[in-house]
Amino acid sequence: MRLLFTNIKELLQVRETPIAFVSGKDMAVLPTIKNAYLLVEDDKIIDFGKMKNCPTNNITKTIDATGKIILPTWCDSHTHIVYSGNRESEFVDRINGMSYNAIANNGGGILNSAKKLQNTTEEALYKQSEQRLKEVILLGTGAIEIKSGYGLTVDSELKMLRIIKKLKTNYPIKIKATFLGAHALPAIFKNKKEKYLNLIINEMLPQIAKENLANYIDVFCETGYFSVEDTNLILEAGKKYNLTPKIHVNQFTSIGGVQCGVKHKALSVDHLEIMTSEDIEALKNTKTMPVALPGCSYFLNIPYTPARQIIDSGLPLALATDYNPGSSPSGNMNFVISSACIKMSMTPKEAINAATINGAYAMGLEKELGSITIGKTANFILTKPINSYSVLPYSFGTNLIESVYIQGKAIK
Ligand SMILES: N=CN[C@@H](CCC(=O)O)C(=O)O
Ligand SMILES: [Zn+2]
Repeated sequence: MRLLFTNIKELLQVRETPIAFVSGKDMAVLPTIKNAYLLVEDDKIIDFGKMKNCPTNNITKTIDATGKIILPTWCDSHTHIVYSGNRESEFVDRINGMSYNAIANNGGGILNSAKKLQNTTEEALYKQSEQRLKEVILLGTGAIEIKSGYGLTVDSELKMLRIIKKLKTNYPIKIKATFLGAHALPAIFKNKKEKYLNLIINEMLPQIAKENLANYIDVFCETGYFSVEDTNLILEAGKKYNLTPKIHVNQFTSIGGVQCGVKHKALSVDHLEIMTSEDIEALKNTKTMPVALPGCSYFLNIPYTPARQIIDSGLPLALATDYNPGSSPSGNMNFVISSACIKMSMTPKEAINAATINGAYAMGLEKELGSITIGKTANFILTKPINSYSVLPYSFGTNLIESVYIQGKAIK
């Protein structure tokens, strides 16, 4: 099957030579071809270029994309979409003045979601999670990372990870699984943190490895959750099972989480709302991708990741949704790029780079996804007729996607 798109108003993120990620000033470079064609064979991109060189032979189907833009699907490298129910009552509590931390200290927050998840059957949880996955694919997401961390018992963490495994089998988008047993301390381990760390290290991890349920390991390294010392312990244990770290750091406080991630060669350090100059310095000349989650800053009314400082220091930056019930109940990457432009002063070019190739890198998928490159998987977004790609972040809240193609097939 050879599918040809013709008269594309602009084809974005074309990389003839594959790249791993873009950083610093290069984030402001978004290579495009105006009046372009794109040729797909089965699930792969096999050719693209200017319309004047458009192939005519051996084409199964042609789609005229006059007035429309094509770009790679979003790569959402940080989500928690396997969860049960919602936390809208906490949302109202926050509107009425309670803080996120006060809610968590009262048994709400992550522990509230853990209680709900523990009481939900695997089948029911799968259905809810599948619904969210379908929703984000229609919004243009073509690769996603999903974390555990709302189980917090051996059985429930395994339940979450088995659901992610099932989603991987049943859906055509690329999914990466992250084990986040150290998301919060369960109430029964209050004042017995070491016991919970032992449970993670000696019971959860071996079983997860045995069933091959995770690609990455995560810790919520934050004041009141897990210390740098705890994080070191867990990441060391994960290393024995070849689990690469991708960690939650600097959401509310800067306690050395970034440096800990760098020391353990984390693939990414995520959140980064509170960054010191030492934190930025620590990321220089490393392979660790900083990841910003503007949906969380928006929803919790906390500072936005200082994108300008990060990029202007020569570093790369990726953008992700953090889709979860407590701090970012939205998986809409289109809203994320809008927020990055509007609230973090990123340009549309920087935001698109951050949400495609850099997001792919933050999931170890930069060789398969994140750009229009020959040989890469044919996951792309076909927009409605629009004036320019800047309209994507500009028209926040408006869905400008006409179709989403995953492995060369239209989903929408
Ligand atoms: N910060 C830690 N974990 C999630 C939110 C957890 C929750 O409130 O349920 C996050 O990335 O924001
Ligand atoms: Zn998160």
